[in-house]
Amino acid sequence: MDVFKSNVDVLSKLLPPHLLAPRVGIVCGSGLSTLATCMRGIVEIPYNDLEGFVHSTVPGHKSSLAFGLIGEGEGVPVVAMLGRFHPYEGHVLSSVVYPIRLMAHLGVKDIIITNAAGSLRPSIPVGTIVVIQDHIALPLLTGLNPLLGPPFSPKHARFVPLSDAYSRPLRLAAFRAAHALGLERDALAEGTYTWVSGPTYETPAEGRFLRNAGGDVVGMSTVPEVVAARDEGMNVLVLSLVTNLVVIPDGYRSVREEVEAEIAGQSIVRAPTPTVSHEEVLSVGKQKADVMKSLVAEIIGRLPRA
Ligand SMILES: O=P(O)(O)O[C@@H]1C[C@H](O)[C@@H](CO)O1
Ligand SMILES: Nc1nc2[nH]cnc2c(=O)[nH]1
Repeated sequence: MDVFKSNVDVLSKLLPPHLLAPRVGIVCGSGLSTLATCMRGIVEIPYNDLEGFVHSTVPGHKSSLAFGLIGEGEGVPVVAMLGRFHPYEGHVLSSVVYPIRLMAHLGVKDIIITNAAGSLRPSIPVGTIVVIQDHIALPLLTGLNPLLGPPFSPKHARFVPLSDAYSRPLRLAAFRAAHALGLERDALAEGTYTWVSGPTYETPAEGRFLRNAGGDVVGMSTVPEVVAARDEGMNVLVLSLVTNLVVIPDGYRSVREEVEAEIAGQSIVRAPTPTVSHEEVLSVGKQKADVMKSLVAEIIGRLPRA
């Protein structure tokens, strides 16, 4: 299609032939751009040099595509997005998913999408890598869907099922890879990703709502990419790194009680409600980058070679 032609021309000039047709795609989440260092013979191309690419404005996201090889022998050609686009940055959904469509056009069959996420459950602590098996996407259900409008091309479907969006073979590969690497059982969990638009983090009531709805982790990205990848027929694996616990106290602290205690001459000392910050998110990303990197490399090394 025309929307890819100028980028294919640019890439053909900059990449050696063996990297021009990547088989696997990676999307690096917040603080996880170093994932791509598991590739060898890397060629990095800034988004500025590519048409249709916007700029990532979020700290912890670079703005380039990296091409390289992973695995023994000839290796598997891989393309990684070092930095993604979020709707909350003001980008339209067609821009958010354009790189995924370009990956499909170049030949990517399997895509590993990573993100930083908040945990909705104390049983999924900070540092856990959650293999996503399903999602709940309020924005998709209420009209923020990258497939709104005419199908991307006459070859694309009008209606796209998502009941099997998260590839079972790739999820199995993730757990097999973790075992092969000797990771502890608790290092990985399985769960449902809830997508919110952000950029606000959840209120306690929203956290409870998402947990009660069946969510395990919550984040501000990934789902539009999953939808586009499924529209393109790719096999999708999503790995969420838990960077913080979503603040969900059991109930609201009663300020009436506090005032009544004050009047009765008693004092109640209460700790302030904790808050989440992007710095915290990035710092956990940094601490866990090596484990994520080994896991992604091991999964890709285990994929059947075409
Ligand atoms: O791009 P991801 O989903 O990894 O980044 C998460 C969601 C927000 O962009 C940011 C919030 O700290 O981290
Ligand atoms: N919505 C949301 N996104 C996140 N990304 C990383 N942590 C969080 C979180 O707590 N909430």
